[in-house]
Amino acid sequence: MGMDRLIDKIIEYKNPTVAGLDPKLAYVPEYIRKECFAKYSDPLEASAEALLCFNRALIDALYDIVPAIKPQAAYYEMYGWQGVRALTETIRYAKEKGMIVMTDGKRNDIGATMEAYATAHLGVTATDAGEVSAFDADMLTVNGYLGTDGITPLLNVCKERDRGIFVLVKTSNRSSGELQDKMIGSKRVYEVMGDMCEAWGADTIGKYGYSAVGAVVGATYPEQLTELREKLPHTFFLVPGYGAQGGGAKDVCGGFDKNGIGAIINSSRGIMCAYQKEGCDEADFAGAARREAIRMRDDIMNAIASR
Ligand SMILES: O=C(O)c1cc(=O)[nH]c(=O)n1[C@@H]1O[C@H](COP(=O)(O)O)[C@@H](O)[C@H]1O
Repeated sequence: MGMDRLIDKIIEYKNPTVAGLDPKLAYVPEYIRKECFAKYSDPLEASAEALLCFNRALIDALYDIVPAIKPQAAYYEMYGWQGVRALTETIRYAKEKGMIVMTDGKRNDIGATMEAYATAHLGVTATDAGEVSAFDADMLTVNGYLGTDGITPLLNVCKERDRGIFVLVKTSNRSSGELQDKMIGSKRVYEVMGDMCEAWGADTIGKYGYSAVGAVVGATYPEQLTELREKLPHTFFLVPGYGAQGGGAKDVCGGFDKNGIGAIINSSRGIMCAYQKEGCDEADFAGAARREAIRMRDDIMNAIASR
């Protein structure tokens, strides 16, 4: 219930981080791309195969130290149905390795359509030959802007299948304040959305005190992260913006509660492209990702310990 499965894994690995798998062809080492383009004549199929090889190697290098992956759907949709197949295979592979999968889809729609999104990503789809899971992720990022109608269908699936969601509350991007920092009465829009997360999650609270309804709060806004941690005691945070967007370990500390839980920090390009930054042989891309994941884990754990 709630975020328990994710938090169990974070505690087991002593690692509150998630590896974002947002693969672009340009991030995939050339030798993999060459092999895939020699094998498949359809450029989308060749690209999708390259992404999948890249992802599988990254998962192999990370699954015993990093609790979760966060594939961003856009990077797969960009390669058409073949890309979506690569997403499906990536999810399956990570789950086989025991990782928690947080699909980043930022989905939102009205009731019936949101039910379809919930079914697709977290639930089981009814077919004439019985129910089957389509993507089968553990968690999904969503936009709560359409209100309760858009969230209720997700809550039903979360309760039935022990899944979770992360609602956008204070996003990491530069212009997030244009709307999210506006006042509604005496509160900021992001505070109102945070309060809604607390209310939506109220009857899904798990053993660590966190509900199945988490919130996305960017590492690039450390003050708001600290403020929201205090105001939203039952809402677990997904914190993107570490690394490539400039967020550091000190910035994310405020997202953790007094027990050192309450948040998971994402890095996508920082981990996927570690080999480019390190300047090592591209054949060692997975090794470089692992070294960066360990560095990031230690960086954050040390910062939490010395608060
Ligand atoms: O929901 C998200 O994950 C998200 C929310 C947000 O406020 N900012 C943000 O960067 N993200 C996602 O987090 C990832 C960040 O990637 P890097 O900047 O490469 O680490 C991307 O997949 C973004 O889409």
